[in-house]
Amino acid sequence: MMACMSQASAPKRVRIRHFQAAKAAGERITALTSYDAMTAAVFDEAGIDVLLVGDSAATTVLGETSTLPVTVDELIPMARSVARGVSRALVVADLPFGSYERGPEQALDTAVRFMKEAGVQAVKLEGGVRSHATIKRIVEAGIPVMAHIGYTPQSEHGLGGHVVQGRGDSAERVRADARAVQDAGAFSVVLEMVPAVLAAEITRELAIPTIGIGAGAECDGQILVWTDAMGLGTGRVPRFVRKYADLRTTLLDAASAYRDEVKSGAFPSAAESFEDQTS
Ligand SMILES: Nc1nc(=O)c2c([nH]1)NC[C@@H]1CN(c3ccc(C(=O)N[C@@H](CCC(=O)O)C(=O)O)cc3)CN21
Ligand SMILES: CC(C)C(=O)C(=O)O
Ligand SMILES: [Mg+2]
Repeated sequence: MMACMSQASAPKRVRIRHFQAAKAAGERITALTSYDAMTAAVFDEAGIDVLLVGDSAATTVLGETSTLPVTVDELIPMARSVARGVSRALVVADLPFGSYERGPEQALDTAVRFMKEAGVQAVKLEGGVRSHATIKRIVEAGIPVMAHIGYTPQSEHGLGGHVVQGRGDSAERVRADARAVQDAGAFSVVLEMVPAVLAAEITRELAIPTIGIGAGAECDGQILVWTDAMGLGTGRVPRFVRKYADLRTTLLDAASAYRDEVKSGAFPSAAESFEDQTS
């Protein structure tokens, strides 16, 4: 978002007003997921604008097969780690499945927990028209909300799998969801797995920035799950992912080398050991 801005106007901390400014200036917003202080510090230094503590932690960190099992109590310590790890990026926490669907009051309680206990700057939740009152309630309490429409992974079973949303006649539904979250006061909206042409139209139609994942090149920003983008996944990655590194191979080679050197006695050397007397 700020790479092509002058140093003077580049923000010390990314804030939601910078999102509107970035959209107005046509500057792309960059986002990655993060689940710990180590990666958060690296992505922050790289100038990534937004770090999302996604409920994708379920599949990436916790080894589950979907996002459904992760709980608020599991996600809060990760979100706190990410918030501690950054000095510039805006940290957003996903509200996990089951922690907001009962209604605006349950959702606000959960959002407040993330603000108080994790120290994030915003929360994200899934759903458009169906989440309108919930988004409105949280925003009215002074908590910025990032919306998430199109393919919403917490509804995987209701949607019948990882299916592109908004093809053909269902485009109007996604458009209505986009208008609903903007009207409810969301400061930005994730568009997941929608046709590129539809995502471009929604991006032009909305005043708030769109952050795409599998939604083509014309969104106002892009987000990826960091372990997918950097090759630390185990299984298949979705086709919208581009691989920017092969960390799995890097780590495998390093762990194998360490193992071999311990087995052979090459590690540790004298320099990596202590003498009896200090000199
Ligand atoms: N590691 C990870 N990356 C993600 O992008 C991600 C998660 N986890 N968890 C939450 C959701 C689930 N998402 C997914 C998961 C799988 C596909 C997938 O397999 N897509 C197929 C097409 C659909 C199909 O044939 O099943 C593809 O080839 O892209 C897509 C999105 C996106 N989100
Ligand atoms: C993929 C992004 C948008 C997400 O919701 C997550 O990582 O949980
Ligand atoms: Mg999520």
